Amino acid sequence: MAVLGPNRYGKAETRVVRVTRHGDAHRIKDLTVSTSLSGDMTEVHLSGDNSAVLPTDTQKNTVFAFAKKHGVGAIEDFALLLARHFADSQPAIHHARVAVEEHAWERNGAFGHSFVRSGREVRTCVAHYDGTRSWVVSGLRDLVVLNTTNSEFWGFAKDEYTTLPETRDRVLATAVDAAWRHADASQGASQDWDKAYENARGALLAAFADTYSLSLQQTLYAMGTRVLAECPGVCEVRLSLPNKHHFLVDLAPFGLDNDGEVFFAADRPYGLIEGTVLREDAPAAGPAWE
Ligand SMILES: O=c1[nH]c(=O)c2[nH]c(=O)[nH]c2[nH]1
Repeated sequence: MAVLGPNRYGKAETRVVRVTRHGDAHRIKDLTVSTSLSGDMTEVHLSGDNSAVLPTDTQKNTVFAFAKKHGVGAIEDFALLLARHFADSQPAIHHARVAVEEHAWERNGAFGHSFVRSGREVRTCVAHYDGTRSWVVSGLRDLVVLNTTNSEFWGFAKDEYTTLPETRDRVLATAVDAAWRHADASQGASQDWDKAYENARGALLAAFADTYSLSLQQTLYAMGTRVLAECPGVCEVRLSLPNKHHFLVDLAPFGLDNDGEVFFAADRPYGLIEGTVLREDAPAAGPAWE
């Protein structure tokens, strides 16, 4: 006998660009929004009764309508607004999850209307709302960083398949994928999300740069710890760090030495170092990471 397990449904990756016009000085917010709702959804799965289902098409339309009506400030505020709307306005919806990614643009010269897609990372957030409480995880991905020295890797376990030479000086590079959980979003407190974002981003970058690294694992822990130290509202940090290997090229066949000057930047395979750093007294995560 089968039973219906956990389920949710929504519209994934609605692409919305909101232009705000102040005379000739325009502003743009470029987002990818994914909504996901859950609640009394047994009948739609078991008998095809759609009466509890707010169509995913409506969810997409709501994203566009809210961008117009409310504007788009910090992505966390936009995500919470949508999540609260869905769970508060539909009796059958008991939980809403809204994930937002923000793609950065910069001004193209002095023109108020012209933009160039920025090489910056993608800013992310996921908000949950269950009709009473809210949870917010903020983050970023594709923050690509590289240190040309101050990185070693030696003293590792070895077996009959180990060929990796020990190194006392290597390039360390990664594309940071980080997410941090806010402790107090459950109270629904309004926050300066943009300031919190810049603090966390700055902490990640500073720790990557100024940690003398004996492994990417050690750097990961330093980065997570730094975010907790600099961001009092954050209680947990999750990091996923691909080790973007840079191999010194052997130039001896060409009669050339290579004193840390020419590297082969391999794209795969790559080491993948992942970990969580959290406060000892971090409140329970609830659905925050789902
Ligand atoms: O910082 C590193 N951590 C590892 O676990 C590892 N493994 C490896 O081959 N190179 C590295 N570098």
